[in-house]
Amino acid sequence: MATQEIDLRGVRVLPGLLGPEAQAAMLADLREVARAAPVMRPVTRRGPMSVRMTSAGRLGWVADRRGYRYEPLHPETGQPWPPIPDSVLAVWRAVSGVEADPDSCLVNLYREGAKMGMHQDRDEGDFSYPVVSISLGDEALFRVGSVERGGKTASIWLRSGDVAVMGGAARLVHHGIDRVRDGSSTLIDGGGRINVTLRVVR
Ligand SMILES: O=C(O)CCC(=O)C(=O)O
Ligand SMILES: [Fe+2]
Repeated sequence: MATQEIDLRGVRVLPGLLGPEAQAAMLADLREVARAAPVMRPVTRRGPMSVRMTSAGRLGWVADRRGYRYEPLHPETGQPWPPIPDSVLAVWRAVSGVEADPDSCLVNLYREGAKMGMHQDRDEGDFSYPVVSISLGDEALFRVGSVERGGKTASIWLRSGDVAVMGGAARLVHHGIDRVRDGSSTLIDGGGRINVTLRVVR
Protein backbone atom coordinates (compact mmCIF):
# COMPACT_ATOMS: atom_id res chain seq x y z
CA MET A 1 0.00 0.00 0.00
CA ALA A 2 2.71 2.48 -0.89
CA THR A 3 1.32 5.99 -0.65
CA GLN A 4 2.90 9.19 -1.80
CA GLU A 5 6.46 10.04 -0.87
CA ILE A 6 6.96 12.61 1.91
CA ASP A 7 9.80 15.12 2.07
CA LEU A 8 10.74 15.68 5.72
CA ARG A 9 13.39 18.41 5.67
CA GLY A 10 15.11 16.62 2.78
CA VAL A 11 14.66 13.10 4.18
CA ARG A 12 12.58 10.99 1.78
CA VAL A 13 9.92 9.02 3.62
CA LEU A 14 8.20 6.23 1.68
CA PRO A 15 5.12 5.27 3.72
CA GLY A 16 3.98 1.67 3.52
CA LEU A 17 6.71 0.55 1.12
CA LEU A 18 6.62 -2.89 2.73
CA GLY A 19 3.30 -4.68 3.02
CA PRO A 20 2.39 -7.04 5.88
CA GLU A 21 3.87 -10.14 4.22
CA ALA A 22 7.16 -8.45 3.42
CA GLN A 23 7.35 -7.14 6.99
CA ALA A 24 6.77 -10.61 8.45
CA ALA A 25 9.38 -12.16 6.14
CA MET A 26 11.95 -9.52 7.06
CA LEU A 27 11.24 -9.99 10.74
CA ALA A 28 11.88 -13.74 10.41
CA ASP A 29 15.20 -12.97 8.70
CA LEU A 30 16.13 -10.53 11.47
CA ARG A 31 15.42 -13.19 14.10
CA GLU A 32 18.07 -15.31 12.39
CA VAL A 33 20.48 -12.37 12.49
CA ALA A 34 19.87 -11.96 16.22
CA ARG A 35 20.37 -15.67 16.79
CA ALA A 36 23.85 -15.50 15.24
CA ALA A 37 24.68 -12.05 16.61
CA PRO A 38 22.91 -11.46 19.95
CA VAL A 39 21.47 -7.98 20.58
CA MET A 40 23.51 -5.87 22.97
CA ARG A 41 22.86 -2.74 24.95
CA PRO A 42 25.41 -0.17 23.78
CA VAL A 43 27.07 1.83 26.50
CA THR A 44 28.35 5.27 25.66
CA ARG A 45 30.21 7.86 27.70
CA ARG A 46 26.77 9.16 28.65
CA GLY A 47 25.69 5.75 29.98
CA PRO A 48 23.72 2.80 28.61
CA MET A 49 21.46 3.46 25.63
CA SER A 50 17.78 2.47 25.86
CA VAL A 51 17.90 0.89 22.39
CA ARG A 52 19.40 -2.58 21.98
CA MET A 53 21.41 -3.31 18.85
CA THR A 54 23.03 -5.88 16.67
CA SER A 55 24.34 -5.84 13.11
CA ALA A 56 24.66 -7.77 9.89
CA GLY A 57 27.10 -7.32 7.04
CA ARG A 58 30.86 -6.96 6.82
CA LEU A 59 30.93 -4.28 9.51
CA GLY A 60 28.80 -3.76 12.60
CA TRP A 61 28.35 -0.58 14.57
CA VAL A 62 29.68 -0.89 18.10
CA ALA A 63 29.42 1.64 20.94
CA ASP A 64 31.19 1.33 24.25
CA ARG A 65 33.08 3.55 26.67
CA ARG A 66 35.92 3.88 24.17
CA GLY A 67 33.59 5.48 21.64
CA TYR A 68 31.70 4.56 18.46
CA ARG A 69 33.15 2.62 15.58
CA TYR A 70 32.54 -0.09 12.99
CA GLU A 71 33.97 -3.52 13.78
CA PRO A 72 34.20 -6.72 11.68
CA LEU A 73 33.49 -8.99 14.69
CA HIS A 74 30.68 -9.15 17.25
CA PRO A 75 32.29 -7.97 20.50
CA GLU A 76 30.71 -10.71 22.63
CA THR A 77 30.85 -13.75 20.36
CA GLY A 78 34.07 -12.80 18.54
CA GLN A 79 32.42 -14.01 15.31
CA PRO A 80 31.89 -12.13 12.05
CA TRP A 81 28.44 -10.54 11.72
CA PRO A 82 25.92 -12.62 9.74
CA PRO A 83 25.23 -11.62 6.13
CA ILE A 84 22.65 -8.93 5.40
CA PRO A 85 19.39 -10.75 4.60
CA ASP A 86 18.21 -10.61 0.98
CA SER A 87 14.87 -9.17 2.11
CA VAL A 88 16.74 -6.18 3.53
CA LEU A 89 19.14 -5.82 0.60
CA ALA A 90 16.15 -5.72 -1.75
CA VAL A 91 14.91 -2.54 -0.07
CA TRP A 92 18.30 -0.85 -0.42
CA ARG A 93 18.47 -1.79 -4.11
CA ALA A 94 14.97 -0.42 -4.68
CA VAL A 95 15.43 2.96 -3.00
CA SER A 96 19.10 3.89 -2.52
CA GLY A 97 19.74 5.05 -6.08
CA VAL A 98 23.35 3.80 -5.93
CA GLU A 99 25.06 0.80 -7.51
CA ALA A 100 27.04 -0.29 -4.45
CA ASP A 101 25.49 -2.58 -1.87
CA PRO A 102 25.64 -1.66 1.81
CA ASP A 103 28.36 -3.24 3.92
CA SER A 104 26.62 -2.57 7.23
CA CYS A 105 23.11 -3.22 8.51
CA LEU A 106 22.37 -1.96 12.00
CA VAL A 107 19.38 -3.52 13.74
CA ASN A 108 17.91 -1.33 16.50
CA LEU A 109 15.44 -2.90 18.93
CA TYR A 110 13.18 -0.48 20.80
CA ARG A 111 11.36 -2.18 23.67
CA GLU A 112 9.00 -0.24 25.93
CA GLY A 113 10.27 3.24 26.74
CA ALA A 114 13.26 3.15 24.40
CA LYS A 115 14.16 6.22 22.32
CA MET A 116 17.15 7.68 20.51
CA GLY A 117 18.50 11.19 21.04
CA MET A 118 19.22 13.62 18.21
CA HIS A 119 22.43 12.70 16.40
CA GLN A 120 24.13 12.59 13.01
CA ASP A 121 25.17 9.36 11.29
CA ARG A 122 28.78 10.27 10.64
CA ASP A 123 30.93 7.25 11.45
CA GLU A 124 30.93 6.16 7.80
CA GLY A 125 33.81 6.84 5.43
CA ASP A 126 31.87 8.30 2.51
CA PHE A 127 28.80 10.51 2.89
CA SER A 128 27.95 10.35 -0.82
CA TYR A 129 26.04 7.15 -0.08
CA PRO A 130 22.63 7.45 1.59
CA VAL A 131 21.46 5.85 4.80
CA VAL A 132 18.31 3.77 4.26
CA SER A 133 16.14 3.12 7.31
CA ILE A 134 13.32 0.56 7.56
CA SER A 135 10.71 0.60 10.35
CA LEU A 136 8.96 -2.50 11.70
CA GLY A 137 6.51 -2.84 14.58
CA ASP A 138 5.30 -0.02 16.81
CA GLU A 139 5.02 3.52 15.47
CA ALA A 140 7.83 5.91 16.29
CA LEU A 141 8.04 9.68 16.35
CA PHE A 142 10.98 10.51 14.08
CA ARG A 143 12.41 14.01 14.38
CA VAL A 144 14.60 15.63 11.73
CA GLY A 145 16.57 18.85 12.21
CA SER A 146 19.39 20.38 10.21
CA VAL A 147 22.98 19.54 9.40
CA GLU A 148 23.96 22.16 11.99
CA ARG A 149 23.03 21.58 15.62
CA GLY A 150 19.84 23.15 16.93
CA GLY A 151 17.31 25.17 14.96
CA LYS A 152 14.06 24.05 13.41
CA THR A 153 12.92 20.44 13.39
CA ALA A 154 10.01 18.53 11.89
CA SER A 155 8.57 15.20 13.00
CA ILE A 156 6.60 12.33 11.54
CA TRP A 157 5.25 9.06 12.90
CA LEU A 158 7.09 6.19 11.18
CA ARG A 159 4.88 3.11 10.91
CA SER A 160 5.63 -0.53 10.26
CA GLY A 161 6.73 -0.93 6.65
CA ASP A 162 7.79 2.69 6.18
CA VAL A 163 11.21 3.40 4.69
CA ALA A 164 13.22 6.61 5.08
CA VAL A 165 16.20 7.66 2.96
CA MET A 166 18.74 10.17 4.27
CA GLY A 167 20.81 11.14 1.27
CA GLY A 168 22.24 14.07 -0.63
CA ALA A 169 21.92 17.34 1.30
CA ALA A 170 20.03 15.45 4.05
CA ARG A 171 22.71 12.78 4.55
CA LEU A 172 24.09 14.49 7.65
CA VAL A 173 20.96 15.99 9.19
CA HIS A 174 20.42 15.57 12.91
CA HIS A 175 17.66 13.08 13.66
CA GLY A 176 16.30 10.97 16.48
CA ILE A 177 13.37 8.99 17.84
CA ASP A 178 11.48 10.94 20.52
CA ARG A 179 9.21 8.09 21.51
CA VAL A 180 7.60 4.85 20.41
CA ARG A 181 3.85 4.32 20.66
CA ASP A 182 3.72 1.21 22.75
CA GLY A 183 1.29 -1.46 21.55
CA SER A 184 0.49 0.27 18.24
CA SER A 185 1.50 -2.86 16.29
CA THR A 186 1.32 -6.57 16.94
CA LEU A 187 4.09 -7.51 14.51
CA ILE A 188 6.82 -8.12 17.08
CA ASP A 189 6.50 -10.73 19.83
CA GLY A 190 6.81 -9.00 23.17
CA GLY A 191 5.98 -5.67 21.54
CA GLY A 192 8.19 -2.82 20.43
CA ARG A 193 9.84 -1.58 17.30
CA ILE A 194 12.71 -2.68 15.11
CA ASN A 195 14.55 -0.24 12.90
CA VAL A 196 17.04 -1.43 10.32
CA THR A 197 19.54 1.03 8.88
CA LEU A 198 21.70 0.26 5.88
CA ARG A 199 24.96 2.03 5.19
CA VAL A 200 27.99 1.97 2.95
CA VAL A 201 30.86 2.26 5.42
CA ARG A 202 33.78 0.90 3.33
O1 LIG B 1 15.23 4.11 14.74
C1 LIG B 1 15.26 4.95 13.83
O2 LIG B 1 14.31 5.16 13.09
C2 LIG B 1 16.51 5.77 13.64
C3 LIG B 1 17.77 5.00 13.91
C4 LIG B 1 18.99 5.82 13.72
O3 LIG B 1 18.95 7.01 13.57
C5 LIG B 1 20.31 5.18 13.71
O4 LIG B 1 20.41 3.97 13.93
O5 LIG B 1 21.29 5.87 13.47
FE1 LIG C 1 20.85 7.77 12.92
